[in-house]
Amino acid sequence: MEQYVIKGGNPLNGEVEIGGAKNAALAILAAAIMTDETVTIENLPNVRDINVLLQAIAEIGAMVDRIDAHTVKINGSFIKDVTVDNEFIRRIRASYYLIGALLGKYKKAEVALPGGCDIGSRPIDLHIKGFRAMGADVDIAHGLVIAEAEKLNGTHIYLDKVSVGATINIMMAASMAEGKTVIENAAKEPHVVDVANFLNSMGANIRGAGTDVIRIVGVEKLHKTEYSVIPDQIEAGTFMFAAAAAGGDVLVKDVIPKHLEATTAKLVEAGCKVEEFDDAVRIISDGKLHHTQVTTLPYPGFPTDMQPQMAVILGIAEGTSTVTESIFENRFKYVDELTRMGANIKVESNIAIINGVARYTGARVNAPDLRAGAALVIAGLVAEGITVIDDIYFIERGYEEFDQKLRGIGAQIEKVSDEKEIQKFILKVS
Ligand SMILES: CC(=O)N[C@H]1[C@@H](OP(=O)(O)OP(=O)(O)OC[C@H]2O[C@@H](n3ccc(=O)[nH]c3=O)[C@H](O)[C@@H]2O)O[C@H](CO)[C@@H](O)[C@@H]1O
Ligand SMILES: C=C(OP(=O)(O)O)C(=O)O
Repeated sequence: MEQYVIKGGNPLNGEVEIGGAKNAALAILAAAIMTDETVTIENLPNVRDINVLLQAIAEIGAMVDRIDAHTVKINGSFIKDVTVDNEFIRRIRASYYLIGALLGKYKKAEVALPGGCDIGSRPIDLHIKGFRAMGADVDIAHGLVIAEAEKLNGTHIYLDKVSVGATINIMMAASMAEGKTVIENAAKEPHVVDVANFLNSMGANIRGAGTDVIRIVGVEKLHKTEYSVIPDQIEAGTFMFAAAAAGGDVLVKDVIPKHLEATTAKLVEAGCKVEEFDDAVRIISDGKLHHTQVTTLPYPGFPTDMQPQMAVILGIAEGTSTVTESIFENRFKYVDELTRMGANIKVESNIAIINGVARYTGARVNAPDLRAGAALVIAGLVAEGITVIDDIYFIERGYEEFDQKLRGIGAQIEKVSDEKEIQKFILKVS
């Protein structure tokens, strides 16, 4: 098992390049199997979830040709099996996109119930409601979602809750249904738009992605395309928050600043300076942060995937802040770990009440999930002394070369795999 070991206290300065969005790329990879022609996808993040999904796609027979770390060619014409199940696929969330993709193309899918971060109960009832409304029989048995239809019909679907996964999944299946599907109360996240753009580049007919109402006219066939995934707004936001907490001056490159507006707004409220360029944002912080209030909401609101990182910076801001989590009921699991580092946070229902402390102190902590793990890294970067973070495989689900990118802007962080290496790092930095 690997750990990150961090010596806190260095300001962050310099430039960091952001990769492709994990949550867009996962859906795009699944959608790529919907044509029998070869699809080329660029700007893939080289992270664990992507590799798990690519392996599952290869296992059902598709050609998966990894051109380099960030480019893949996929050809779905060789698929001979619509059953997707292995021990790794069960642990990721985005496996559910293979239901929409296979059902749309082959009218049949048997896919392991999805996993993902343990941040709440995470049902997929809205996905199932959508597939059923299109005429599919959907059953859950032996840990698999089994969906089948003689044909899929366009339909009108109202999502009771704004769901990124259900919006994208229904959009995929509807792309190859007969007739027109309307999704109301659709999610508007940038990755919903990116997946719609990708499907349209394969010949789908999707209008309205990025608004509350998406209209899809099904087509018989999709064709080859070459597509580049949008930048990862959550990776970008994480580096912005790291710079805010540690202090310094960091240019976060290869981003779409519009996607970062909610994050930027909160950083400015907390006392940082943020400059926007065409495809970069510069964050300047003296490390002296103010209290504020944050509520997570669907896009364009403040992203739930940035909530733990936000709480970490408010933990060392002057005064009392509140963070309200309105999407997932169990996304404060990092609070106990942060408390070990000196934070003063009380969680009441879905609200964290944060009394800012003067400093964090290094400790040995566990990454409870992906974003919480990244948030604990930020805490380690500003803490006095040494922080060791266990279970970093969660972090590696979604951040490519996190330690290397942080070192590039001045952090003292290393990935280690045993106690000896931890001691070696401590000797080196003391
Ligand atoms: C792989 C991926 O892209 N994961 C992202 C995706 O997760 P995911 O697709 O799981 O999140 P959703 O947007 O679907 O979930 C939003 C809310 O709707 C609820 N819900 C969802 C579906 C459903 O059928 N029934 C239901 O009740 C969920 O429990 C949650 O309370 O969007 C989340 C919200 O931006 C992000 O935190 C995750 O990083
Ligand atoms: C929660 C996340 O991922 P997943 O939905 O795959 O668990 C995330 O990306 O922050």
